[in-house]
Amino acid sequence: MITCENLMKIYKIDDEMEVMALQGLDLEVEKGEIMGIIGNSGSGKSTLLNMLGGLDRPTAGKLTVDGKDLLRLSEKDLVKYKLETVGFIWQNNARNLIPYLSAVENVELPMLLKGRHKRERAKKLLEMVGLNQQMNSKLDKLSGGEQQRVAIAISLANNPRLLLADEPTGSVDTKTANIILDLFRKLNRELNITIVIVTHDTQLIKKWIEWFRFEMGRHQVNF
Ligand SMILES: Nc1ncnc2c1ncn2[C@@H]1O[C@H](COP(=O)(O)OP(=O)(O)OP(=O)(O)O)[C@@H](O)[C@H]1O
Repeated sequence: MITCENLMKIYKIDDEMEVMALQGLDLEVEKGEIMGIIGNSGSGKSTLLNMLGGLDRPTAGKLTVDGKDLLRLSEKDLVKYKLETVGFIWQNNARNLIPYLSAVENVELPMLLKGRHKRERAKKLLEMVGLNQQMNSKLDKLSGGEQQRVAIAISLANNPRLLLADEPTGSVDTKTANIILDLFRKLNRELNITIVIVTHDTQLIKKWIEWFRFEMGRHQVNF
């Protein structure tokens, strides 16, 4: 699904200053795999996700995702790629949701913008993330973990083949973090979505190790 070879990202701050955020990264992620990337603050995790999601371009190297060469895609094709291939989940998604709309209206919104009325699909996605009871609740009445699950439902709206999660459990308690992780595993299994999660959360890492022990034969979980 993903091949990075000697991937580099240099941010130019001004005429004299630049930051080398990715320094020749090699990475392979198979289709249907869950890849966990762990690293210190400032080690380039978010930069990598931004490259994988087509939000920013690498400076040099090779990056192909789902057969597409992301260094060479035209701007138009990059927009298409972002809409059709990837879904994003951030640490604090609540700020991207609309507090005075219900959960189901929030999930429906991105699909309406594409000119398709998709209330039924929005409901199905909320069922999938376990929010059957909260569909009609206003966003600001939901807990942080439930809001995060609404964001995950939205990220699935366009049937992405790749889900990119940047510290997805960073702003929730351990119990909610476990629910969110179990949800990722369910999405991976049932929809065969490839998932890349970046974190420095040690609880999350412990959970990955549990998965690894139980599912060694089925999934490849990388550390
Ligand atoms: N838009 C930018 N312009 C300039 N420098 C940047 C930019 N984005 C990131 N950087 C720098 O690139 C390096 C990697 O940052 P990045 O955010 O990818 O790290 P990270 O591993 O995700 O960190 P954290 O865990 O703290 O979120 C850092 O030194 C950061 O200051």
